[in-house]
Amino acid sequence: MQTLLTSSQMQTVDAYTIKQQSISSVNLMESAAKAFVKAFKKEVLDKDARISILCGQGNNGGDGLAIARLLNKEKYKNSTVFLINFSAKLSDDYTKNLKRLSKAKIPIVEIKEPGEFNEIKVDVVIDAILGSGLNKPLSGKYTSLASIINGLKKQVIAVDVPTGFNGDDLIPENYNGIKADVVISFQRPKINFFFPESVVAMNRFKVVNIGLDENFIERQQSNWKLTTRADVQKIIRPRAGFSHKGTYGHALIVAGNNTTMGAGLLAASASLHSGSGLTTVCLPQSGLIALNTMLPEVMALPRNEHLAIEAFEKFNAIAIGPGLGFDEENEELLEKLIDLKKQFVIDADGLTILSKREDLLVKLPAKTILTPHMKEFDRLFGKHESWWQRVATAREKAQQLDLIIILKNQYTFICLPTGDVHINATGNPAMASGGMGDVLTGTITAFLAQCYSPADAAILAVYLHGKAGDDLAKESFTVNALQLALQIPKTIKKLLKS
Ligand SMILES: NC(=O)C1=CN([C@@H]2O[C@H](COP(=O)(O)OP(=O)(O)OC[C@H]3O[C@@H](n4cnc5c(N)ncnc54)[C@H](O)[C@@H]3O)[C@@H](O)[C@H]2O)[C@@H](O)CC1
Repeated sequence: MQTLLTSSQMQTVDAYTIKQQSISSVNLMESAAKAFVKAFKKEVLDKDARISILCGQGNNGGDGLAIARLLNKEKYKNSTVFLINFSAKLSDDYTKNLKRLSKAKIPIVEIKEPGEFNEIKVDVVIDAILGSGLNKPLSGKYTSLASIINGLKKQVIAVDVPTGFNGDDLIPENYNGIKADVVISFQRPKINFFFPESVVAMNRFKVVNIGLDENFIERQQSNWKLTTRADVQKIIRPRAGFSHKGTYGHALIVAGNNTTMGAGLLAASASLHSGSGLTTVCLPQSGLIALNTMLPEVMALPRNEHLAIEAFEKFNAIAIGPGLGFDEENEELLEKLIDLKKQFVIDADGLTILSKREDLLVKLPAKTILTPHMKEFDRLFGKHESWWQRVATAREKAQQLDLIIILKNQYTFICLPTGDVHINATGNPAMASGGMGDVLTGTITAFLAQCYSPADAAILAVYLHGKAGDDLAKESFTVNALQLALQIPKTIKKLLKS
């Protein structure tokens, strides 16, 4: 896991690195500027581009000055530095870098009023005005300048964070800072980059390593974790010699209805392809032909009012919800299943039933996994005005009710009973189509059946689901749910090889 830190924690890491590695702060700034320039070269290929480097007077501005000098060395010949002198306070490393810059032949223009930037002819803006040192909302001249820059409609590349963007607190609806096309951030992404509201401040971000002390970062107290490829490689267990279908558990998917049978079939396909030794689907009689035709490996447990609860006892893990319907019969079934105290995944209509029956929420077995998207989550736990609030509630509920809540979005938040939030960054817009959630549910259930811990099953399945989509999207404009289920074993194989 990569531990994600707040801005003030990152300052502690900067200070620690400077002390422990006997590196001066100005040299750390140089290393940050070099890392930025390396990434910048991939963003701006045209060496003749007119580049305006806007530098504030703190260390973010200091980075900007060092970047200007290094870009000049890299033969970006049309750069101009704009000193945004709206305050009187200069950081030491800013002053040192201004001195170093004076030796390079780069035009330097002092801006005292935002309007002075109005007439500038520019192709690319580098935003190094304010970085992670932001300690209050933008106002006055900074807001006017941000609005002028946003109005230029040119490529904007921000250093570390866009000016005015708070990396670790609620992003206000009336955000008035700079909107960057890309943010090149140092060492770790800011926590807020993963929240949908960050779209007002950036289109995408890249993270570059600047040599901060990794061990020290990982020792910091933080509930925010980013799942990495290496984590997933550590979790996945290769198939063992002499193993057989009984080794890998028996998953049950309780899903599907006359008009939504596909949801059950997709979840079953995902369970099968994610490695459960046996998969059974509990679906209505009307789905049997489709199941037997499409998935001959999967068994059926026909669902009707005469089905005894004892029939569910032999399964290692049970998913309930995809395309199920939420009538009284299904409500009763969910209630009875909960009493079996199995390892559960509850999705889709299962979540809708829970939102009507709060009494069942508190009866869920420990570490039950819920997989809501935003609407399902708000139906369950009340309306939320922001994602920051929503994730806070998910954290609280996961701890209070001893649940694992997978809050699905472009970046999915996995909230554990420990209070930790694991953010997943795999996945892409080619996957935006129906049935994807059903596949995720099937994959989680397969890992539970294989006796992965519920937390590992959740982290692994969410990562693989997105990664399989990324693998497919390399060659396809859209990715559908069935393709995704079939891709999962290939993606696992690739991860185990590398
Ligand atoms: N050694 C370090 O600390 C390193 C810092 N780095 C850079 O330093 C940045 C942080 O630098 P600083 O801490 O100097 O802060 P900034 O350069 O982000 O901001 C400068 C000053 O602006 C003032 N300010 C805050 N909010 C304001 C507002 N709304 N309106 C007007 N003024 C405001 C604050 O007093 C702050 O100290 C990072 O984002 C990164 O770019 C990098 O060079 C890596 C190493």
